[in-house]
Amino acid sequence: MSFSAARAAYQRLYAGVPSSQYRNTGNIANTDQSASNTDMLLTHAAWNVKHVRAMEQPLLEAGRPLMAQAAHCIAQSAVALLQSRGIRLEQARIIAAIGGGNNGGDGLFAASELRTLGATVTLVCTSDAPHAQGLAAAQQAGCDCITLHTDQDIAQVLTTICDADVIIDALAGIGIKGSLRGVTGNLVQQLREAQYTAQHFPAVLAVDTPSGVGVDDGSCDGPILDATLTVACGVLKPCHLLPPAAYVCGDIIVADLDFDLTLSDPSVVHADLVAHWCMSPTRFDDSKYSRGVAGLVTGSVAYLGAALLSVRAASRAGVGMVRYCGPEHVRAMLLAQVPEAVLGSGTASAWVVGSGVPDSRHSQNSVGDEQQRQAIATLLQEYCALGQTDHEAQQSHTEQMPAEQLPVEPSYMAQPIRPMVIDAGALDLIDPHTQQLSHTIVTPHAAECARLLNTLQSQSSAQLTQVSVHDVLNHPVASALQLWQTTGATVLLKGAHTVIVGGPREQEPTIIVADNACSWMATAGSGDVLAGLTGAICASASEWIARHSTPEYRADAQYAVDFAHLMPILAAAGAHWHGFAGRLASGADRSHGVVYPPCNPQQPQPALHAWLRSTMRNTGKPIIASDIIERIPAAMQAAYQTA
Ligand SMILES: NC(=O)C1=CN([C@@H]2O[C@H](COP(=O)(O)OP(=O)(O)OC[C@H]3O[C@@H](n4cnc5c(N)ncnc54)[C@H](O)[C@@H]3O)[C@@H](O)[C@H]2O)[C@@H](O)CC1
Ligand SMILES: Nc1ncnc2c1ncn2[C@@H]1O[C@H](COP(=O)(O)OP(=O)(O)O)[C@@H](O)[C@H]1O
Repeated sequence: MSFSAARAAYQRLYAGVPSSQYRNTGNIANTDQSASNTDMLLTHAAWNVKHVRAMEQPLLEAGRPLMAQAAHCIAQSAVALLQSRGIRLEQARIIAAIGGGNNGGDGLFAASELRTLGATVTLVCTSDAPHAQGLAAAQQAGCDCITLHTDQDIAQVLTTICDADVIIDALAGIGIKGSLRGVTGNLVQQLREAQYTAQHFPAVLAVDTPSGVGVDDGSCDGPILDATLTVACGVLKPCHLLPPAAYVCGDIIVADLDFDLTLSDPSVVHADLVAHWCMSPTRFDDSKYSRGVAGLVTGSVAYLGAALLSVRAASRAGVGMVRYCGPEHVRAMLLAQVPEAVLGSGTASAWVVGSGVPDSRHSQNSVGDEQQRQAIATLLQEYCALGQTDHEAQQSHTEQMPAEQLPVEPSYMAQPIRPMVIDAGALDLIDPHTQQLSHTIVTPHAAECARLLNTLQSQSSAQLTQVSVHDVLNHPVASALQLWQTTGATVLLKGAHTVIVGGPREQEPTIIVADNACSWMATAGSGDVLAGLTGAICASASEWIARHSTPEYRADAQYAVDFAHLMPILAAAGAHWHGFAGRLASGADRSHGVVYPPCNPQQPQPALHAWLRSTMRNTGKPIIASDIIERIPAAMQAAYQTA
């Protein structure tokens, strides 16, 4: 990802204001510090395989015993895992499943250490030529060794493996090509069946990655064992953060091998690392306009609740004003519930469109609903006209709707850039031919993403293969990247882990994962809340930047590029605080994928087993979308305090 470019852009956009002028002095001053903080990066950023190899190289050339250090962390983690389950080392039965590469080497040295500490360790090798020194060390320590060649061999050891306390999965790591094949694939396939059906199945400790995951894209296309714990060697890889692979990593410990993290930008980052960048500070001399106005064209006669939810969420998220445009009937209801909302067309610092507006398939041809769709279509066209220098093009775009019916005052569409969140029923109004959406965030769930990709591609090119919901769920990053490429919009692909892809199309994409939601948040209206919240974050940021950047900078092409870099960060903040607010409302702990502080091979972590013991996590209580809204202020307050 263009992490450095995004950070530089953020700094330029937020530059130039003396800290004495705003109250929350933390956020800008701490940005560099928190981003360069090694532990924060080790637990919140991931690097592609080619970057990992480049980081390993200088250390290997300097003679650093990386494999021995990684193996020590793996062995210590296995000890902690056993302790957390109340199993004494001398009684522990460990299976080390060993492949033919260095990943197997890590597993063999870890097996050797565990055997020396007193555990019973059996090596199950799927290669005739496992790491030679590792094998020698493990056998010398007293590990038994079985090599598998055929399905019959697998059948003979299956019960022994399933009866063990821990399986160390060291079959393949970052050197994997495709999904698991041959005897390795068959072994994992059979173990996976047992993992899903047997009453007892061992805890699984994955070495570096659960064998079989797509390391760089987080795909899970073949057989893979669900890990209880994954020890990532050196740094996190994208598969540790990206769905669906992140769902099979269990909890994660990074074995800190002293990689130089400055050698390359991370490929994927966690939303926690960047969300606080765009917390616009409050100023003592703020007015309701300077804090940002969120404009919403949401809800419809058919889906009235979405208007209420999106407006209520936006008005809880720190803006100075919320403006609502929509059918008469909806406005009346809204006013009764949110008297703070201002009704009717006017100016806004950012727009949210489409939540609860029927798409073309569900539109009942009610006058109000059609008006909503037309207003959004016009707003989108206005946006595109922004990117054009030709005044006539701008004129022709606004001709479609009488000015008094436009939700936005046309003059206000001029610079500075105003971001827009395009949700639900507005997604099918996007026209990839005419629209430059680099300052918008589209927020599809998997089904909407598949539909949108199919529509946009059928309109634009020779692409013929239909994308299914299943395709998007299995390859969310690839799908989001495709949507970003096609539209130029920042893509916020909703799910248990929400994936954000964005940034200027000519550059490396910025890829961010927000994973702090809890599954109680999969509830009707939750997405409307997210849209309102994200729009409000955009409004505050946009107003702050507009007020603190010079007119010369705003007229500069660099400003538009910088803003495009900021869009995925704004989207990440929305998803991150949405998840946080939902978890506060539910009381749920993070269910899985907790990344623990890095494990330094020189100083093994005594507290690790205590953390692991907390696998009995609070699953929280059921919530409704309104509960998320109530906790938005608390989530934002916590974020301000820790920034
Ligand atoms: N270079 C080093 O000294 C370090 C290496 N480390 C470990 O080394 C690993 C990378 O090692 P390698 O590059 O040797 O690669 P791996 O060991 O990850 O993978 C290569 C092995 O997997 C098999 N394999 C590949 N694709 C397969 C498929 N689709 N189905 C079945 N088998 C398949 C290959 O035949 C080979 O045996 C890392 O993941 C990490 O565990 C870490 O310990 C850090 C230090
Ligand atoms: N299993 C899950 N765990 C956590 N969050 C989830 C899960 N499934 C969905 N979500 C979140 O819930 C929200 C649902 O949005 P959406 O499907 O648009 O709902 P609606 O249209 O009813 O408002 C999204 O923010 C999504 O990321």
